[in-house]
Amino acid sequence: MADKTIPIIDVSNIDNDVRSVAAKITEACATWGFFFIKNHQIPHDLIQKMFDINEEFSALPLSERNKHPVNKDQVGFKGPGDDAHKDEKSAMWLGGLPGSLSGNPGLHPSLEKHLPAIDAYKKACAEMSLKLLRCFAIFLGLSEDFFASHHRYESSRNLIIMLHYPKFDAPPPKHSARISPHSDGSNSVTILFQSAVGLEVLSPTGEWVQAPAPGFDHALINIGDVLQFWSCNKLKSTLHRITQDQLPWDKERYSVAFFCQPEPDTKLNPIVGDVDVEQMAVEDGKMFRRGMTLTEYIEEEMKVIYGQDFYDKQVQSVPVMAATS
Ligand SMILES: O=C(O)CCC(=O)C(=O)O
Ligand SMILES: [Fe+2]
Repeated sequence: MADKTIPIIDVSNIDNDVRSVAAKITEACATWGFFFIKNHQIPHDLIQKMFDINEEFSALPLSERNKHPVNKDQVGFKGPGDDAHKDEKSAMWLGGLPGSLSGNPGLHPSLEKHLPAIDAYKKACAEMSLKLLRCFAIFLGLSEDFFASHHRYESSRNLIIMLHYPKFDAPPPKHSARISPHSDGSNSVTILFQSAVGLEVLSPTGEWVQAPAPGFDHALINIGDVLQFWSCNKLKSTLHRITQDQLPWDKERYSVAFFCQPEPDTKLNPIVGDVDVEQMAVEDGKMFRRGMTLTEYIEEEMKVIYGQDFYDKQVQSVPVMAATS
């Protein structure tokens, strides 16, 4: 496998021969932590709809989008420069249990009408993720259901983030990254679609490699910190970034990321051996403790991204409700 090319894996057999797909994915997980899948099962019209919603929402004035900031339910907006790194991107977070977004204070009212499409997209991505999680379990010698049983759809607070990298009329005063180098945190699997290139991935040999943006036929998959921890580093959570060189200030870009999260009360423990927890302090001081729940980890992660006082500042968030339909 070439060191400078993100692997592409055909998953068309995933339903009838999961073991053969697991065998193909194995190397990509242990080396890159990033790979494209083709013949994924996420319908193109749903992906397109998410990009349409992203564009429509991003066209609203910033002052309007700012009225519903991100909250601890992982729902709401963060504009350019609002995170700890001052990244030149905006992000609309659509987290929570299936069916729970309606009426959340973080949800801009213009998005209410799109909730059926957003929920359908979340479900399609979750189903694909669960199939990949089966492959990972097989790779690690666990029972096929090991991860899937901790990611039951109705009980998991999966997260979609609609990202917009706006173009500017003039160089922004603080010439920050579009997205600073990071690994994905509280999730097991990320599924990404992009409107244009810009993303770079740290290769197994330590070079930044541009990820192609091959369209909706290929989904870009990467592993999150949680799964790296769980798998004792056997599945890699890899750094990625978007610099001003890759995406200059006069170019815009959209992407839609789905973050498949374990169920909130899942206890995170190394499962196939052990890890040095101190050494697992991944980027930005994100820290695992043996036995901590996913909810506890997310709380720490949100403080790292949005500041120590993130939780204290929260007025009141709606209770997270299970899907009723
Ligand atoms: O927009 C992209 O291509 C990457 C987004 C990303 O890495 C993230 O949201 O964690
Ligand atoms: Fe990321």
